[in-house]
Amino acid sequence: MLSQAIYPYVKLLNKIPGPNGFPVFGCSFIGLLTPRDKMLALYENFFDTFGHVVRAWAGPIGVVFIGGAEGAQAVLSPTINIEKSFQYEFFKPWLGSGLLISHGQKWHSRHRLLRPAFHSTILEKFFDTIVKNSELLIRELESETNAQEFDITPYLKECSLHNICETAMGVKMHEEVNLKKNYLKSVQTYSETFYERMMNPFLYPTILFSLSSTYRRQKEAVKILHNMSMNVIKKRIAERRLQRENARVNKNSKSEGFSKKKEFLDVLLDISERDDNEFTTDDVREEVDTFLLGGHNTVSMTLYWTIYLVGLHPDIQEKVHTEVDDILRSAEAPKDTKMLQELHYLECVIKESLRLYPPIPLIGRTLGEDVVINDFKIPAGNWVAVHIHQIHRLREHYHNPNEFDPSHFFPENSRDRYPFAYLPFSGGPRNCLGQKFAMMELKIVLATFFKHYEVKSLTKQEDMKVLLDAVIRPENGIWIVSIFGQLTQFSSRCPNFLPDVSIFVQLSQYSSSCLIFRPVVSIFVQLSQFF
Ligand code: HEM
Repeated sequence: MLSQAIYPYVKLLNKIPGPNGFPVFGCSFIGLLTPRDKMLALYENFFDTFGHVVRAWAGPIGVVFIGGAEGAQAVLSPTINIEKSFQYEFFKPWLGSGLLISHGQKWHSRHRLLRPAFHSTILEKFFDTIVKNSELLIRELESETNAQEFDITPYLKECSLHNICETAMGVKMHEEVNLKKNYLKSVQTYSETFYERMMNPFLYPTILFSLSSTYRRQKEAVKILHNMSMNVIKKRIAERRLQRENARVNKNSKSEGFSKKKEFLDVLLDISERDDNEFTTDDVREEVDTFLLGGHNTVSMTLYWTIYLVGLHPDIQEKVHTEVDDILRSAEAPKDTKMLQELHYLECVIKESLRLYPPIPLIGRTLGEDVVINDFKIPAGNWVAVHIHQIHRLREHYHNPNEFDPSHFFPENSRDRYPFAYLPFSGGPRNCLGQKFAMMELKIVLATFFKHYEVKSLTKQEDMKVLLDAVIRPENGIWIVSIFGQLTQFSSRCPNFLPDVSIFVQLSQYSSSCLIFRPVVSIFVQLSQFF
C-alpha cells in the first residue's frame, strides 16, 4: 500500500534531474561528507551539471532546489506558497512559532500587527539612535587603528545588536557586556547545531535528535538566547512603568512610549497587557527572539562583507570616500534621510555586496499547489529551496557575475533586470519585514565608517573560507588594517570565488575513488534500482 502511494511520487520527482540517491539515505551522505566551506561550491556545481531545477533526496524525502529567477518567482509569488519548509522547525526551540516560522492564520494576523512597526515614519525616529551608535563604533575602532591587523566582526555585531535593541525594542544594552557576549556566542552555536541537524536526516526525528550531543549544545545555547530576550522584555516593561508614572505626575507631558505610531516591542506589550489572553509572555518572547535575530545577524553580516569587499578594491573605495565626503561635508555622520538618499554609489556598493554574499543564501517553502518550472512538475506538499546565492551569480542577469562590481546596480544596468533575479530580502508575500530598516541602518553605519576610515582587507577572496549554516559567514572573521582619517592607495587583490569541488560532484554520481567506500556505494547503487 505504502509503496503504491510512494512510487508515483518518487517517479515524478525523479523526472527532475539531480544526483542519484540511495534508499533511505538519499543523497544525505554528500552533505555529510562535504566540508562546510565547500557547500556553496557544491550547490553551484549541481546547478552547472543539472540546470536551474535540481532534485535531491534528503533521506527518503525529495527536495527541489531552484537556481533560476523564473523558478524563484513561480515559488515565491503565490500567496498559497507561504508555508515554510520542514527544516524551519529546527528553529522552533529558539524562535517558537514567531513570524519567521509561522504560517496560515497565525502568520497573517502577526504580519498585519507587526508590519506598521517598520513603516517609514517610525523608521525616521530611529535615525539619530543609529547615528549615535555608528559614532560609538568609530570611537571603539580607534583603539585598533594602531594595531597591525584585527578582526572587525565583533565590533559590527555589537553595533547592529545595539541598534535593534535601542530602536525596535526601546532598550539600551550598552552596559550588559556579558549578556551580549554570551548572546552573540550562542547565536553562532545555535546556527552551527541548526546546520548539523539539517545536513543529517538521522537527526530530523525529535526523539533521535534529543539523544545527540548536538541537541545538548543547542539546549545550552537556547537558555542563553532566551535569557537575552527576557532581559530585553523586562527592561522595556520597567521603562514603560516609569513612563506611565511620569505621565501621571505630569499630566500635561506626552509620554514617548505611548504615541500613536508604536515601536515594535510596545505593540506586543500593549496587546499582552490586555485581559483577553490573546498574547502570552511566550508569544511576546518568540517575536522578540525573531526580531533580535533578524535585526542584528543579517545586518552585521552585510556590514562586514561590504567592508571586506571594499577593502579589496581600492578603486571602489576611492569612489565611496569621494561620495561620502561630498555629501557629508564637515559632518561626522549622515544628518538626515535626505542626505542618505543622496548616497547613490554607496547604495550600489551595499546592493552589490548583498548580491555576492546574500546573508540568507537559501530559503525553503512547502508548496501549497503544484508548480511547473522548466516543464518539470513539482507536486503540492513538496519542499522547495530557492537558492538565492546561485540566482545572484547568473550571467544572464549580471554582466560580471563573480566580480564585485557596483555598476550592476547603476540605473542603466538594473532598470530592465528580471525582478526575481535579485532576492537578498526574498520576494513575494513573505519577503523581509525589516528591509527598509536594514537599508537605512547599513547606509548610516557605512557612511559614518567610510567618512573616518580607509581599510585594507587582508584575506584574498580565493583564500576566504565561507561557511554555510543559517547564514553565510566567513569562517575566521574579517581581518583588516584600517587607517583613521587619512587616505592612501592599496593594491588590488585577485578575486576568484569558488574553490575546486569536482570531488564532491563525483561523489554525488557514485564515482567515489575511496576504496573502502566503493563497495558500500555499489551495494546501495544496486539496491536503488529496486526503489
Ligand atoms: C541585510 C539585512 C537583512 C537581510 C539580507 C534579510 C533577509 C531576509 C530574508 C531572505 C528573509 C526571508 C526568509 C525566509 O523566507 O526564510 C527575511 C525575513 C524576515 N526578516 Fe529579514 N533580512 C534583513 C534584515 C532584517 C531586519 C533588520 C529585520 C527586523 C528588524 C528583519 C526581520 C525579518 C522578519 C521578521 C522576517 C520574516 C518575515 C516573514 O516570514 O513574514 N530582517 N529576511
